[in-house]
Amino acid sequence: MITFPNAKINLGLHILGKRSDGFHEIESCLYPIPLTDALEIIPSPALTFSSSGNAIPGAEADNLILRAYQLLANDFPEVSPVAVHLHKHIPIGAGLGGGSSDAAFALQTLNRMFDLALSDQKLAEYAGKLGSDCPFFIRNNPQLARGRGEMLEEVAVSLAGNWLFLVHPGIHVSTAEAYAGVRPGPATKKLADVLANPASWKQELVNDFEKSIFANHPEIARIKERLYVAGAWYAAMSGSGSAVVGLFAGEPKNLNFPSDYFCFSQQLS
Ligand SMILES: C[C@](O)(CO)[C@H](O)COP(=O)(O)OP(=O)(O)OC[C@H]1O[C@@H](n2ccc(N)nc2=O)[C@H](O)[C@@H]1O
Ligand SMILES: Nc1ncnc2c1ncn2[C@@H]1O[C@H](COP(=O)(O)OP(=O)(O)OP(=O)(O)O)[C@@H](O)[C@H]1O
Repeated sequence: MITFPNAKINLGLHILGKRSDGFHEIESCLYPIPLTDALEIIPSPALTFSSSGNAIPGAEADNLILRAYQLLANDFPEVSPVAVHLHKHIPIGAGLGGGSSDAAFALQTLNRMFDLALSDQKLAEYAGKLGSDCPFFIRNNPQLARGRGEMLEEVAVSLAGNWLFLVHPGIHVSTAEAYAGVRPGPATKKLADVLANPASWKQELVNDFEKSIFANHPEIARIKERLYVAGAWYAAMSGSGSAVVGLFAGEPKNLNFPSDYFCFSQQLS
């Protein structure tokens, strides 16, 4: 079975407090975008994993897809070995949730392949064991995320018709380090209220990671400025970075970023 796990962007991200379990209490709108990996999972005599495209750092056994497989194989004897191939296209360490999406799509594929009949709720619980962003990709529609990111609520935000321009300068930001660099505090406005008024986004829809990440990497701040100069009506870093996204009413033109930057542009539907 082949699926196409997609990336997400964060529309606003408040880091409200640090918890005793080491995670942070957050509030963010997670929004799916049509930038995808390709993931093939087929029955096989033995469990195997291969990948192509962008190199994935870390040990193969730590790949979130294999960890998703192990979670279900431990609980369900009918889960037999599979061969997995991942074509990695979503930039890694970019704040786009690519690894989390691969894991959530793997859970869904295995659920179907082995007739496990797990509900979305149950799949989201498994996803929560793999990462804070992972449960979002089970429903994969615009959602407000709270808690450490696993408490989800659908939200009526649509970017349909807009052009998305995404830039990743190749700077790998570790999520744990990004959280460690932020001093948490209360939000000045309710995220749901700001989201309801796109005209206010440029002033009020804030990603709390930007301050510290921009101070350490001024190049990322310059990308955001260039997107505004090119006519974006909203631009922000996604998640813990370093990808930056701009939203445009029409097709963005004359955005000549260096050739070693990853750029992705598409009209959203
Ligand atoms: C930045 C976001 O992408 C916003 O959507 C997410 O909060 C990150 O989610 P994620 O990549 O799935 O992160 P996880 O794999 O769960 O956690 C990685 C590390 O980030 C930190 N972390 C993550 C989520 C959270 N709410 N608070 C944290 O402090 C912790 O140090 C954790 O060890
Ligand atoms: N299938 C996978 N794809 C990408 N990275 C993976 C995968 N499985 C495990 N990882 C590990 O996860 C790390 C980063 O994952 P990911 O691409 O989700 O980061 P991110 O874009 O910063 O996401 P987030 O928005 O969740 O912070 C990598 O350094 C890699 O070691």
